[in-house]
Amino acid sequence: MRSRLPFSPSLAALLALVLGVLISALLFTAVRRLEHDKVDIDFQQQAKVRVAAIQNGIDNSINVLKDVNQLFVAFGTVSREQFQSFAEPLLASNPYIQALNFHRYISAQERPQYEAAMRTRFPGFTIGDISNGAPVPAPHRAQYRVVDYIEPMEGNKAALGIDADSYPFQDAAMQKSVDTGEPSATGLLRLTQERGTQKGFIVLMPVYRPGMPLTDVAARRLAIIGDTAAVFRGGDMIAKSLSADSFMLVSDAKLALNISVYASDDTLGDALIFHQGAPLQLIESSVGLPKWLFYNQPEPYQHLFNVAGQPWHMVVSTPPAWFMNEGSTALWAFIAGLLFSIGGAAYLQTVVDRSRRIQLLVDERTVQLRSVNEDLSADIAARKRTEQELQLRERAIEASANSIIITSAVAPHYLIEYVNPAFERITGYSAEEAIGMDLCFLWNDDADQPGIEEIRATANEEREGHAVLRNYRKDGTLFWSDWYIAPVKDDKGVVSHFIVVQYDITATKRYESELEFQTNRDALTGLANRSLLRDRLSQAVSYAYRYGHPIWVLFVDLDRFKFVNDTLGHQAGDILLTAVSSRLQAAVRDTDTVARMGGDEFVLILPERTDSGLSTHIVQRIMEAIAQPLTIEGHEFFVSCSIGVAVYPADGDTPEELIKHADIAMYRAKEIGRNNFQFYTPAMNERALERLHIEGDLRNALEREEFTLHYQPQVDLRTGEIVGVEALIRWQHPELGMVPPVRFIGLAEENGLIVPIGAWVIRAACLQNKEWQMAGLGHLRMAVNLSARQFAQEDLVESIASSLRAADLAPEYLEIELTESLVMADVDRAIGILRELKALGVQLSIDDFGTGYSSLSYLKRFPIDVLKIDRSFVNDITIDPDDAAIVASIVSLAHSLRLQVIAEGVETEAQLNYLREHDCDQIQGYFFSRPVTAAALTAMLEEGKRLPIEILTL
Ligand SMILES: Nc1nc2c(ncn2[C@@H]2O[C@@H]3COP(=O)(O)O[C@H]4[C@@H](O)[C@H](n5cnc6c(=O)[nH]c(N)nc65)O[C@@H]4COP(=O)(O)O[C@H]3[C@H]2O)c(=O)[nH]1
Repeated sequence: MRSRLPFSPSLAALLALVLGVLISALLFTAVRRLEHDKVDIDFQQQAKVRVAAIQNGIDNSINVLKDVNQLFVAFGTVSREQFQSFAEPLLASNPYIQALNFHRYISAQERPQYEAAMRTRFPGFTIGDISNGAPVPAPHRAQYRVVDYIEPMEGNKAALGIDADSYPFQDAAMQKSVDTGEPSATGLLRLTQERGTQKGFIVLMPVYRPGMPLTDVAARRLAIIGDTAAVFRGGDMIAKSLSADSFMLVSDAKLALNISVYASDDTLGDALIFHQGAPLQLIESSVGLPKWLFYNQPEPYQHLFNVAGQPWHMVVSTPPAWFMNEGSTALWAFIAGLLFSIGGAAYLQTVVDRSRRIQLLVDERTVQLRSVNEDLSADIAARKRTEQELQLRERAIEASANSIIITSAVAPHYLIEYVNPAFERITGYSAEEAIGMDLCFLWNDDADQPGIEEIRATANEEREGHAVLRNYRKDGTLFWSDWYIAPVKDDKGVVSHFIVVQYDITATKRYESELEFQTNRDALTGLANRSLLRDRLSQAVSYAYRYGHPIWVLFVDLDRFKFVNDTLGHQAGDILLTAVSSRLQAAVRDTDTVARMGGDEFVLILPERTDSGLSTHIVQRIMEAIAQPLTIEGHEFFVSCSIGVAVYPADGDTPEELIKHADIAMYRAKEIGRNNFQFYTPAMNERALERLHIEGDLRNALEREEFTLHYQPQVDLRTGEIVGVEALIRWQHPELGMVPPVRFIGLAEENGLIVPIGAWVIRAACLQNKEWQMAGLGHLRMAVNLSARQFAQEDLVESIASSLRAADLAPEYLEIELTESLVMADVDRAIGILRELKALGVQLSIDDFGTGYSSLSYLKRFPIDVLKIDRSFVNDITIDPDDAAIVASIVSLAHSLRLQVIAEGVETEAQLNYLREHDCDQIQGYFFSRPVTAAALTAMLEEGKRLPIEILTL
């Protein structure tokens, strides 16, 4: 809605109004000035007319006087009648003259005669004076200037016979006139004939005796006989002068003039001779405005003029008149200007209002336009955005790595209308080939997929759906894809199309199966891992429980696997494990489970068979399969295994329990000698528990000083004497009694306690050896076992050196025994440590030598002194020709390397003999002595125990 403007005067209108008022005022002023100037000019003109009239009257009068005087000059003697007849017409034409006189000088002598003569005409005549304005007989004086003739007589008769000199001013005027010969006026005086209040004056002109010279003042004074005079009643004379001019009368009608005439050069009241009109009234200007603005009053006209030698002053003024009296032109001009200004301002206001309204309208329209423009811009931007979004979506669809299909929503075929480049890339079908096809073409003949039903249902029900499908490329190869199908609605909400996004999940499927494999399978052998084993065993237990069948769980651990692994490296170990796995699988049925627990441990689940029951033959067969010779990197190995068997339900009814019990049984099998099997018995469990118990106590054993050392002598086969001892640790357990090292060394290795325990052994062995030396029992070589953990110890050399220092034992009496597998694990590092030890001065020996044949080649690199042939070889040298050959070749090789050879575990004389025959240097074993306490060995040394000489000489 258009807003209505509130009235607010515009600046332009206000300015116009103010300007208009100012111009009107100026106009008024100008007109007033003109009016006033006109009045002034009129006034001046009229004033001048009056001055001229008065001047004219006076001039005329003086001329009349001069004419009368000329009469006397011309005739010399003028009779009264002549005078009368001459004056009469003159007076008629100059009414402003009161009288024309002839004054005659009469001496005192002539007076009586004169008076007498005059009385003839004028009875009672006497020369008189004016006293207090009234005639009185003149006193005697030498000369009289008597008013002799006077015309007209009427009205003036009172002055006849008066001595003119008795009038004031007469003397001076007369004297001046006599001296100059010119008319001379008196000052104002009261005329004798005056009956009113008017003042009069007299103009005198001398009459000289005819014929007398008048060349200078003296001559003139001598020639004087009288004078002619014109008598004026001042007011009448001026009034008549003024009224004689007709023009003046016309002008009078316009202006009221105040006329004052002064017989003086100033304007004193005494000199006022004539006044007409109101007294002079000058108005003051008000509020700083000039008075002429509102009043017509020209400045009074002043005129100074000369009347027969007397200065006269005339002032003409006019009373102030309100300007409207003269006319309203200025006012009308002002009003017209004002009206014009108001009109102009109003017009301007209207124009301004209009332009404001227009501006307002323009602003409103601009705002509307802007808003429309913004809407339009927003609309365009939105369209552009939509367009860009559409383009983006199109490009996104085109660029999508996933296959996208758009099909028609028309059943039953839902023909393809669009496929993106990814579809072409993935399927091998071009867009031209795919468009117009039924979606089914991607499934080939593989229509028996649950996902296809879901896709069909999705399309029929026009809803979103998802399915995993097997698809086939143009070349027939399979690929898996995840289908997401969604209906696309048109503007009316009707489903017009379907969009199908296919995620190629072939790789994911592959990963899944790989993951599944990794999760459940052993990476090396492909056998079931622990987790799958547990599942399978659970299933087997459930099944067995349901049908009342037993299950055998076999825990298989390879003997000497560590040796292979450590000597030949992990790769060889892996080959061995893979081979064993295959053999295990081959040894059982497909339905049986073979799992790898890690390392060289395997678990087999053997459910009862339907055709035949479970028997130890199966276990035997497994062991035989494993025991088959195996060639790795050109070396033939004989691998054996130890097997523990747990039976469901007798030995447990959970997978964990069964595996644990099989494991315990396997330990037992190992304990009683490798390469056999044991069935689990509850007693085994107790032993296992005992191991746990031992492990707990082992932590405190060192502190509690429960360890002790036993010493087994080493005997020289040439001399039969004890040349060294091997320190073997024993644990005096407070409850279990003497615990052999096989029961705790392994545990100490596992938990790291072997390091402080080993250090204690070295220290104690050194001290003991020193003690024997000090006791004079010979300088024996003290052999000490070093575990793998100790060997890995950073400060091993320093630790041994400190033990030697502590015992003050020469280093050559200490022998460090290292196992073959220990030094072979990292040959280079081992060589470094061995060299350091060698530098220390201790003896070095390789224990258990022979369990890894291939290590022979390294021997020459090791700075060792002694080789100890493993008991297992010695054990069978008399019955196994292979072992005998091995031992013989070890001795030979060692000697070729300048090493001494000690055979361990010599129990029989036959063994001894064989060794002696094959140049073995020393033996150690039960044949000569079991490991014994320090005291026992001391006694042995003291008594000089040795091999019987006959044995040595046989
Ligand atoms: N059947 C039979 N056995 C014989 C015969 N002669 C000696 N033996 C036994 O063979 C073992 C020799 O020690 P080993 O091979 O180093 O084998 C040792 C060694 O590896 C380890 N061991 C013992 N004491 C220590 C020790 O202080 N430190 C470390 N690291 N290991 C030790 O424990 C293993 C077993 O020690 P022991 O039970 O004392 O068993 C000893 C000894 O009693 C024999 O004629 N017949």
